Amino acid sequence: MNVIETSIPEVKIIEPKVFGDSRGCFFESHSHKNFIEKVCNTTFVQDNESHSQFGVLRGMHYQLAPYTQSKLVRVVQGKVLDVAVDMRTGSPTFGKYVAVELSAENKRQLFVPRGFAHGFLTLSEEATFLYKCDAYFVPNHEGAFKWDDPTVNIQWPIDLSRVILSEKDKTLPTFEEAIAFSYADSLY
Ligand SMILES: Cc1cn([C@H]2C[C@H](O)[C@@H](COP(=O)(O)OP(=O)(O)O[C@H]3O[C@@H](C)C(=O)[C@@H](O)[C@H]3O)O2)c(=O)[nH]c1=O
Repeated sequence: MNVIETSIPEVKIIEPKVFGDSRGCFFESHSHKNFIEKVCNTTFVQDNESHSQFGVLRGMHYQLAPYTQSKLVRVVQGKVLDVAVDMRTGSPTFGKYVAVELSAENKRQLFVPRGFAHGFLTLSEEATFLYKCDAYFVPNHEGAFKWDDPTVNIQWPIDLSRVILSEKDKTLPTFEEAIAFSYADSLY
């Protein structure tokens, strides 16, 4: 696998080595050994899957301390713009974000460390999104801020009137409010 650096050093793009032949292709979608050697020394304990239609935006989410999570995310059908936002107060990249197109075609994965909020926008007619987490989901310990927060100012690439949100994601706080609520120093 190939690890590609991003503008935020702890956020990494992972490209698997793909073996193509007359039948199709094969690749290791995850190797714990390679991952801990080349990306981050952590162990994933939960796998999640979501399906979305064009325009569905899920975000910007994280889990509160002491249940913070790193995530390894990918797309197996369709295409999304995936975004990780640095919420680590004191970090040189605090408030900055990385946005990467992930698709079934490019087979790229994004590593979203603890201390980051995560979200994605579906760019294809449908998308199937898979992700690993290194801590279990704990209900009522979810943190989030609004996808169109003006401070973070994520450049989403579609007409914003077409964005489809969950009821929960329609009424989220701003980035600044989320930082204040979330005891951000203990997010990572
Ligand atoms: C995230 C999660 C949700 N659920 C339940 C809670 C709820 O009833 C239902 C749908 O949850 P949500 O609306 O929060 O799903 P969704 O909006 O897809 O939330 C996800 O968004 C992306 C961007 C992330 O980064 C994830 O960590 C997660 O926050 O599934 C679990 O049982 N386990 C889980 O790990």
